[in-house]
Amino acid sequence: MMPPEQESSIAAGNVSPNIMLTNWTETVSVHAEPSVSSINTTPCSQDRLPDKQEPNPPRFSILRESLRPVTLKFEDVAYSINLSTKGTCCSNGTKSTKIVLNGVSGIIRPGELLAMLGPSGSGKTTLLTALAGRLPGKVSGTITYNGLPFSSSMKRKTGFVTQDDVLYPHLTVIETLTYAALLRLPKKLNREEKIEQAEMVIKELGLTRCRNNIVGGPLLRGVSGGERKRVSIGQEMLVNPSLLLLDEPTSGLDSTTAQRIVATIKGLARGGRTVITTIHQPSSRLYRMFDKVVVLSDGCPIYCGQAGRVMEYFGSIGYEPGFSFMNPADFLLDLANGIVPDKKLDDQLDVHGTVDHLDDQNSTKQSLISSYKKNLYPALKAEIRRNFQDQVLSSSSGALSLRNSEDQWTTTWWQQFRVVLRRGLQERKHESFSGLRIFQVMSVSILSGLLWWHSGTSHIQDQVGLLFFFSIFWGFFPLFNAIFTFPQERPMLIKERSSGMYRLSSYYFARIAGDLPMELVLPTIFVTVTYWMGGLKPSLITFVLTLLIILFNVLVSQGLGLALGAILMEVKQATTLASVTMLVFLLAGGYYIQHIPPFIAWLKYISFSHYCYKLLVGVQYSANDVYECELGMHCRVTDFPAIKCLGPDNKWWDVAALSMMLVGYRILAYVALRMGQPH
Ligand SMILES: Nc1ncnc2c1ncn2[C@@H]1O[C@H](COP(=O)(O)OP(=O)(O)OP(=O)(O)O)[C@@H](O)[C@H]1O
Repeated sequence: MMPPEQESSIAAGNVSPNIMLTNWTETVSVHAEPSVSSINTTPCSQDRLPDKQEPNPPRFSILRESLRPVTLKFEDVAYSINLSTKGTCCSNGTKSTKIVLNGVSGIIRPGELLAMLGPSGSGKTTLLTALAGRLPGKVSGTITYNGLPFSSSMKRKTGFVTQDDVLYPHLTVIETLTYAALLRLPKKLNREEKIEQAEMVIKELGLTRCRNNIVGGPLLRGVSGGERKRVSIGQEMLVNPSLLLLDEPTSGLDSTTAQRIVATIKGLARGGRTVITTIHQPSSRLYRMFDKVVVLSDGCPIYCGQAGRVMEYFGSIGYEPGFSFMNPADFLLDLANGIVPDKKLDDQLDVHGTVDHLDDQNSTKQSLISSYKKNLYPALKAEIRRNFQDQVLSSSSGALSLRNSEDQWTTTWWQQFRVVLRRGLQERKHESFSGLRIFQVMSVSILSGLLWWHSGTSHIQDQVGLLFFFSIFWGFFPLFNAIFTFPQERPMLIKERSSGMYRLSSYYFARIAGDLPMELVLPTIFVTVTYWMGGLKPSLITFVLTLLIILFNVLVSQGLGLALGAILMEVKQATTLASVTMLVFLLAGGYYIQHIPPFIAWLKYISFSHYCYKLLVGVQYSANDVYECELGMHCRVTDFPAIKCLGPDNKWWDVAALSMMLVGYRILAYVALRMGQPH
């Protein structure tokens, strides 16, 4: 537990600048005060004795120079979205525009913690995303960072903690932070220094005791919600961001944990960072930690300024809190909802529990918005403009410019590839080589081995059926595995790309390479078992060629799965399309139906299963093989109907067609990812 004096110190907003940050920054010291035993000893669980016993944690100076103070200004920010409603039986679909943000302005300097308050749906997340330079579409108004627009250099100085923790569930806390450090820290640090940095963050965020616990997720029990949130914050802290934006970092947490999180981010601000957070319903203790607040009501600002002056301001325009010890945050939320605090909410609900005074509420909101425009906006605008001029001067002298000559990427392509591959293998080994998967493949291979037990040309119908089954099964299985790849990774991909973590191509190749072990090992087991049980011609060369063809087919179908997933980015749609595709391949493949009408006979040429089947038949039978077509009569295998309908036997054309698909589907997947993801 935190000592009472520390609790009160935090509650009073007297958080030491040294909290968590002694090792993080040397360049800026804002509101410096002597250090107290602080939240960097916050336990992972409640009792974190071992960390307290550690003498002085080593000073970590690697990123000392990377913190550059950022003054963020936004003026008249507006954003709207086009909504289209679906038509119903009685009305046609309509298109309308929803204004999400309207005329929001503010200024925040290094060392300050700004909180965005407002009811649900008031536009807090949208504003935060706009300030992080991540909002798609056109944002009107001006947003500047030290007087300059958002740039890729600024992107790397910005930490963004999303409301939902986007983390790999099977990785442990230390693995998560180490991989992030390896990916995000600059080239000039060696591997050991990067790992050391991850260890520092673990200590400073009080995660030591759960460092080896898996992070977990909705379906997998891992660390607690507060710990998971700290891991998310830690990922951003690794790069020592100058601008840190957090979306609801306390949602779903108990008040003590919430307080620790806010104290953490307050400490980060005091170390010279510019910190902005959205927050839903802060307690008065939390509220006192904020330096500035922006209050939004239906996307419009009703207050922007010092947190400690809200009561004074609203009092001056005729809105007093109902009672003297009211939590300022509750007061602000009531106002943002149009509820005048001296009226009890109960009075504003009718007997049915619905709001009776919607008009009153709307007029209160309008009055607050007008008061803001009249009383606060002119001074704010003047301050923004004044600072803008100062900043243009100082940035032209080079003092605050963020446009520096840093390389665009922190690590080389190859390093990124290796880290992402290792992380992917570690994360997916639980899924790829799970007992269930092994059981699935072993049972199907043993079953097919038994069904085709020592079948030879005397049972040509069965044997050709086995080859066709191979081509379909090893198309179907990898196709459906691959479909999930990008839709499932989408949140991670968006987050990591928009934080400049890696190049898309290194991620893409690492992701594909990460799937290969499972994609290639399982069919190898399958073909080996079937061969061993006598389902294939007893010739080693036939076995090897059969295996190679199956692996080729696996890679092609995996490519199609990746492309479908990347294009649609939605598992349900992609699996539906894949099912239809595989059904077409199954029917048009030439085994079940040999007299396909000419106008759809071309379908087989787009089917990888068709080429695979043809190649398998080609290596299984030679032109001289015969089978018993009628009692006592032998015919050439090439005249067997299911083989004859396959068409001219030119294996190199089949190999060329499969090769084109192998490359083409992967290019398609890459292009779809490139076009669909933020840069
Ligand atoms: N892409 C979108 N499509 C449809 N509506 C959107 C979109 N983006 C934002 N909105 C709408 O804009 C409004 C503001 O959303 P936003 O997420 O910024 O609110 P918020 O204040 O952060 O809410 P909460 O506190 O519940 O997270 C909401 O009404 C939301 O439904």
